[in-house]
Amino acid sequence: MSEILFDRIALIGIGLIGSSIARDIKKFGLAREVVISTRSAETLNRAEELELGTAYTTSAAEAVKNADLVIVSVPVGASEAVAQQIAPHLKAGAIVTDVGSTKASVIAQMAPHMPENVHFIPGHPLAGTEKSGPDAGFSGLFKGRWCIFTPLPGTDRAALERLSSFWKALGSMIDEMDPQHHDKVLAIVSHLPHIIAYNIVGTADDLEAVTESEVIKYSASGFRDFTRLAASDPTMWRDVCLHNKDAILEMLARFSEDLAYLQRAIRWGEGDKLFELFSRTRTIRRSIVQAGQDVDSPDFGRHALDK
Ligand SMILES: NC(=O)C1=CN([C@@H]2O[C@H](COP(=O)(O)OP(=O)(O)OC[C@H]3O[C@@H](n4cnc5c(N)ncnc54)[C@H](O)[C@@H]3O)[C@@H](O)[C@H]2O)C=CC1
Ligand SMILES: O=C(O)C(=O)Cc1ccc(O)cc1
Repeated sequence: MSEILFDRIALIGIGLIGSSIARDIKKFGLAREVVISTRSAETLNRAEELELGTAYTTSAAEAVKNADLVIVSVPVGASEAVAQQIAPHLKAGAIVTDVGSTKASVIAQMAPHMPENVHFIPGHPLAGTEKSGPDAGFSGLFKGRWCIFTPLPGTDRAALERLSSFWKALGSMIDEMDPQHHDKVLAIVSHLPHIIAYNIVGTADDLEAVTESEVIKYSASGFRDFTRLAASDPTMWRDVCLHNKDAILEMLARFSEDLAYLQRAIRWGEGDKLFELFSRTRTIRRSIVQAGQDVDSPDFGRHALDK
């Protein structure tokens, strides 16, 4: 089934995503050595306690020496600092990838530092939770989920194939996109939902004083879903907002226009408009469920596993 795909893998950053990758590498035996590096000694110690790798260092430069695959899993705002640290120490022919939620900014931060003799292939697994840190990761996170690559022009196809094989071994489905397109699509399907969640939970929190805790006491499942997203890591989401600024502002402008339309329809009692919109959005949910992309469904990820 699984086989060794890389002799040595370096994982830079060992939070939710890095540690989930580490757990799958170990489970499926995809590498002989896994060197783990992260900034804080405390997190590194925890990674060692969890036996996520075979070697541990707080030096990213040290970690990438002799690595055939380097996976950078840090908040997107830290990409340039990491690229600067690792660049002089990368092995010729190594594949360097990342998992960042935004792509144009990560490319702008990392590509200029990458030596010509390495393959830099930006990536983004569309899988995660609201939790963070090495304890939050788990094996199987990427199963049945998309991993999007945004390769630079002239990327070596063989290197891309090797990286695809790695993500497929984790159960992911692969897609390729232009980085700007990626950032627009993700702005609407991922970044805006998080921003809306942070906002609505913030509004409710402000109301708490008025309602004397009734917001929490009576929170129905709709509000609870928002609180899960709004519990996501503040550093990560600050960086996403700052590093996908244009696409997010564009989507927020459209969102505000549509909200004004809804507001107007409610004010003027235009039930037909409300009914038309609510019917249209209902079909979107149904098509997601039908496409087997509903994470709540027992069949979720089945098609990828069958491969
Ligand atoms: N959390 C999620 O659901 C998903 C996150 N991503 C992306 O994956 C990346 C990592 O996210 P998570 O694993 O969730 O975060 P996390 O907070 O769980 O882990 C981040 C890791 O990066 C390290 N780190 C933080 N700042 C650093 C710096 N300046 N230099 C070096 N290392 C640093 C931390 O010590 C930690 O090991 C982010 O770019 C995020 O956008 C992608 C898909 C899903
Ligand atoms: O927790 C959730 O619902 C998520 O949406 C997780 C997530 C967060 C950021 C990404 O770039 C991809 C996935």
